[in-house]
Amino acid sequence: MEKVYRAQPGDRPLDYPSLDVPFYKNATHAPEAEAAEKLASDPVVVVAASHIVAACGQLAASVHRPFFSLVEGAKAEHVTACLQYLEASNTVEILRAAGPEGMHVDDIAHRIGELSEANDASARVDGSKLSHILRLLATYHWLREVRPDVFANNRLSALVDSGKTPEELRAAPEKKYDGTDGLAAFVAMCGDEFFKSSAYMADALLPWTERATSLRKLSNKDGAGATSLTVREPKYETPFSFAFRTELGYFDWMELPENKGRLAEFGRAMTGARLWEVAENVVDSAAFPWNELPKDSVVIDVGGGVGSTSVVLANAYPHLRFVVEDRKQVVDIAPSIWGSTQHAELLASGRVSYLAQDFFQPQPPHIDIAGVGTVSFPSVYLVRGCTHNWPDRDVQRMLRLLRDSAGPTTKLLLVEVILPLACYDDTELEDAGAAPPLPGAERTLAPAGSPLLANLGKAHASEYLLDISMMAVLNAKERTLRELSTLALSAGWKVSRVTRAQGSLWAYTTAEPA
Ligand SMILES: C[S@@+](CC[C@H](N)C(=O)[O-])C[C@H]1O[C@@H](n2cnc3c(N)ncnc32)[C@H](O)[C@@H]1O
Repeated sequence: MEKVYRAQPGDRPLDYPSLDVPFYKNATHAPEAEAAEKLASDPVVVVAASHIVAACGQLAASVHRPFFSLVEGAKAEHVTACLQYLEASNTVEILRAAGPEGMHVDDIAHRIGELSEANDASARVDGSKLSHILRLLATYHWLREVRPDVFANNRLSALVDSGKTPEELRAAPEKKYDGTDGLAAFVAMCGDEFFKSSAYMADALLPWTERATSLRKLSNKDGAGATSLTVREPKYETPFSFAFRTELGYFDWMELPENKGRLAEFGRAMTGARLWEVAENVVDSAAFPWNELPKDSVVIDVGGGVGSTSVVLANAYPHLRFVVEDRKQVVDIAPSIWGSTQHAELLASGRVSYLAQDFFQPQPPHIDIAGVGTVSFPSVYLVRGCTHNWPDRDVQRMLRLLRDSAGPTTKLLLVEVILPLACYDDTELEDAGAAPPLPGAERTLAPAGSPLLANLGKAHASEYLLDISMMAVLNAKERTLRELSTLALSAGWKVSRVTRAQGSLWAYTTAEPA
């Protein structure tokens, strides 16, 4: 990292951004601060950083007194809860306005009450409690305690900043997430649906245990308002349904009128989730040899949302045609998302078009492409971010329907996290249809001869956390390469190649008709 930073031209050597200094996304920064932040995404820096994080995590686990590690793990929920509080109370925006000197907890508490919608006695915040919440966060480097009971933002808390001023938040609290990068909404969503669902994981997955049984009885009484034990026991199939006392799936539940705010927040939070893997990475010809596809080849972007991936690809590869398929309510509004200027030529020429198509229904028998004519099957089915949020049986159905309408040369490109094992992977995938060695499949992410965990442990913890979120809320999962290959094979697709973007667990997995 030092080599990369020192190699930059300029009078003074650049330094890696300091943890103590907030980098607000919508602020104007000194050119050096801008350059230093940008360099943090340099591939060499990213790889070095992941080795450092993996090593620090492993060292902490090695030398910390095991009982303290146990308490930290068993009580980790408090970090989530305090982060949720930090966001919900608008403390980050209040501290941004206070500047680097920070603000005393009593003043922060007063400001929180002032910004509240209620703005009456019910919105009074107890500064003596607030100081403890902020101190836990400061202990985890989420803030700084600059003097006793005086707190200031740092590089991490600045991530949760909505960019709105306290005055804007007071005037229009419902607009907090509008026009933001979605990270504040992401924290709000994680602290609510995901956090609460996770709390019920053991109860939902081990339903015969005494605690789970007694909980179901309690929730039966509460939920149905009945006291008789003859009332039907509710069918809670996921930790989420247990937590929210609903038999609806997550997305159906979100459509309830009382969840209007949550649904809007979800949309914003998904913008934040973009930081896991930007759509632009798909352009790399190492991810998929787009440049080798013949002119006017058709790519179907299955569950393509508003077409964020297709427009990036269409701009990079003008010889290709893209059809974005999604639910009717999404494709109906998709073109308007881009306004009248963004990607206007792509949409007007039909190089990118939209089709309302349920991915659990058969594909249309042929595709009409403006200026090209009727095509019986596409060159590529691109499926990005659409398998990790469905259980195996649904993904199998989705991929089988694509296989049924694929031609002999059609490729399937799955863009999803592929979870490495936490040990050296010495398995082969022949039984999952892939002849060894599968191009691009790695056995470890750790540098040769290093004692680090094969998946770089803490460096990639965020994707393993996402995996359990999928399980808790949607009965779904992030998959290992073996799981994804086996699932694809069960739907008639044979995995032939896999690549990763550097420093990311997102993978580009190509499969061909088996
Ligand atoms: C996580 S998003 C991924 C969007 C896009 N592929 C991307 O990478 O940004 C999942 C997409 O699946 C779509 N979807 C959900 N159920 C669907 C269905 N039954 N048929 C078609 N699309 C569906 C959603 O509307 C959403 O756009």
